[in-house]
Amino acid sequence: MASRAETGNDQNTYGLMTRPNKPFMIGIGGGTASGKSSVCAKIIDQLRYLDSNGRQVVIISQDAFYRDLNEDEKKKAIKGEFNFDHPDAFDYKRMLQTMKDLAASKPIMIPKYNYISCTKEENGVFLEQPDVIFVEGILTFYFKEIRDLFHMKLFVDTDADTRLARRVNRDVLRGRDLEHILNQYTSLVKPAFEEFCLPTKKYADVIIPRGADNTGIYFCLYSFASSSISFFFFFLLSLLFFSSFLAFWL
Ligand SMILES: [N-]=[N+]=N[C@@H]1[C@H](O)[C@@H](CO)O[C@H]1n1ccc(=O)[nH]c1=O
Repeated sequence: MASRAETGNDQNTYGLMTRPNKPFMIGIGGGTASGKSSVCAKIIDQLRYLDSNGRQVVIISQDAFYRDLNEDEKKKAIKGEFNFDHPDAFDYKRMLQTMKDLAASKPIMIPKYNYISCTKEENGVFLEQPDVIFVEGILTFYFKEIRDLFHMKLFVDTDADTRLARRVNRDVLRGRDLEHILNQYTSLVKPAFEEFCLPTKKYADVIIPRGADNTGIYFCLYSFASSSISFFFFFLLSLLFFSSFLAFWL
């Protein structure tokens, strides 16, 4: 794959193989435990295989931008009574500024969220000019100024019962008891999904039913790629041929 064109003029070549020295930003939305992280990982894994230039591809979780809680909110959070699925739970301004810095190829530190203590660790992940950035979260597309920064928006559309089953398994591993998990889901998570997350599906360029279990994801992206050429879709197009080639030979 050709490396980025270093052109003498102030315009980069916008063909398949080159693009401005700005990251390609992809938003992944969807309900809790819908498979957002798995879809990102699956695409990144394939991209890593295809990209001989070793471009840096990173995943950022919107959870890294949960705002700091006061003492009362922390007590509610420990009891499963704080609504982490409401837009107000996020530090919107910090997330927007971080996204703008990323879009401008500025090096930034992404905090790391601790689900046990419900706090952020500032010394998280340092990113320096990644080429492709996935941002995944339940409300990735809720805030317009953030939504407008994405070059591509995917929504992972997984059945609520499947998501609940996954979430129970995941939260038990985070040390929560079943009653806490189910009460929180029915009273906070499910209503917030229907009020704040599900309506953002209309902003998606590609809707992925069943998340990472959906092997046809590349076919959906292939049909989208045929209408808008960019180096990222070129990869997915190659991925489609590569996977069908494998399917033929295996
Ligand atoms: N509770 N709750 N729901 C949110 C949301 O559904 C999901 C977002 O990734 O993470 C969950 N979440 C967030 C912070 C936290 O400390 N614990 C937690 O379970």
